[in-house]
Amino acid sequence: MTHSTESGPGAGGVSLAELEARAAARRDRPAYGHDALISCDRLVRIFSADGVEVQALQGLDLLVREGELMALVGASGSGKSTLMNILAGLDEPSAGAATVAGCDLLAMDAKERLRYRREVVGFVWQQTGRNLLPYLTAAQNVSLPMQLRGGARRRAGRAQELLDLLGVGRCRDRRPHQMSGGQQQRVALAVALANEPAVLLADEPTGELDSHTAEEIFAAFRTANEELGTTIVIVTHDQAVASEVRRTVAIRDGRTSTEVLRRTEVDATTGQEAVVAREYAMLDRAGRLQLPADHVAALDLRDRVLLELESDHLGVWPDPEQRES
Ligand SMILES: Nc1ncnc2c1ncn2[C@@H]1O[C@H](COP(=O)(O)OP(=O)(O)OP(=O)(O)O)[C@@H](O)[C@H]1O
Repeated sequence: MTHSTESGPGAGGVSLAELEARAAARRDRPAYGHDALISCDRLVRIFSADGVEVQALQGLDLLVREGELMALVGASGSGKSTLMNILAGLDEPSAGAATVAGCDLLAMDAKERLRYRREVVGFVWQQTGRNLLPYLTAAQNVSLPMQLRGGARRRAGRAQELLDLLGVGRCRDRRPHQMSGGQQQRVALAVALANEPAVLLADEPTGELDSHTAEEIFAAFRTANEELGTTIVIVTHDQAVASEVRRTVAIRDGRTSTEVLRRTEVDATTGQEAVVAREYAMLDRAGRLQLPADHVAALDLRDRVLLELESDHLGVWPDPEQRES
C-alpha cells in the first residue's frame, strides 16, 4: 500500500499539500448567505392533499440584503404565497434552510415562533380586512402589537409618529370602516412597523386598489424603507410596483428563475439620469439555470441543447440533430 507524502503527488497527480490548500480555501470561503438578512437555501415545500403531492417550492434560493426594498413576481401558483407564509413564520418548509435576521425558521419552538412573528417580521396582506381589527381605531390598531410585546414605552407617541410618517395622521381616531382602502393599507403598514421589525413582508398590498391609490401605498412603503431602514419584500402582480424597485425577482415553478436589477445611470454628455434595467437568469449551486420562457420559445429549444464554453461566456444552441429529425 502506498501513501502520498506531504509534498508528493496524491491521487490523480495532485499533491497532498495542494489538496490541503484547496480544502482550506473552501473552508475559508464565506458560507452561502452569510451577509444576507434573509437567506433561503434550497427551500422545498410539499403539500399533500387527498393523496396528491404538490411541490410548491422546489429548491428555492433567495438572498435579501439588509435595507433592500425588493419585489417578488411570478404567475399564479408559482409559489410566492408559500414562500411569504414561510418567511412570516406561519408555515414551515419541508426541507432546506431559511434564516431571517439570524432566526432559523426550521428550528424555532412555539414560543420563539410567536416572538418572531411579533418582533422580527411585520406583514401587510392584500385583504385590507385581514390587517386591521374593525372595532379599534387606527391609533389603537397600531398600539396593539406594542402592548402585546410588553414594555409599552413611547406607545402613544410612536403610534402617532408612524401614522404621520405614512400620511394618515388624521385617521388616528377612525375605525377601519371610516377610512378609504388606501388609508386602511397605510394604517396596516403602520401596524406592521409598530414593533420595529427587521423585515416587512407584503403580499399583494396594492391588489385591491386602483392605480392612483396603489401608487400612494407604494410611496408609503418606500418611505418606510428610506426613513426607517426597514428591509421590505413585496409580492406583486402590479407591473408599476415591480418596475419601481431596484430588484425584482421572478419565481417560476417554485424556484427563483430571473432577476431584474435597475440602476440609475447618468449620460456623460447630457448629464441626464436614466434608469437602466437588466435581466439576469439565476444559477443555483448545483449549476441549474432556468432559461427565460421567451428565449426558449424563440429558438424552439427542447430537451437536449448544445453548450459551448467560450473564454468569457457560454453559448446555448438547439440540438442540430433534433432540428433535422
Ligand atoms: N395548503 C395547500 N395545500 C395544497 N396545495 C397548496 C396549498 N397551498 C398552496 N398549494 C399549491 O402550491 C402551489 C403554489 O401556491 P402559491 O399559493 O404559493 O402560489 P402563488 O404564486 O402565491 O399564486 P397566486 O399568485 O395565485 O397567489 C400551487 O400549485 C398551489 O395550488
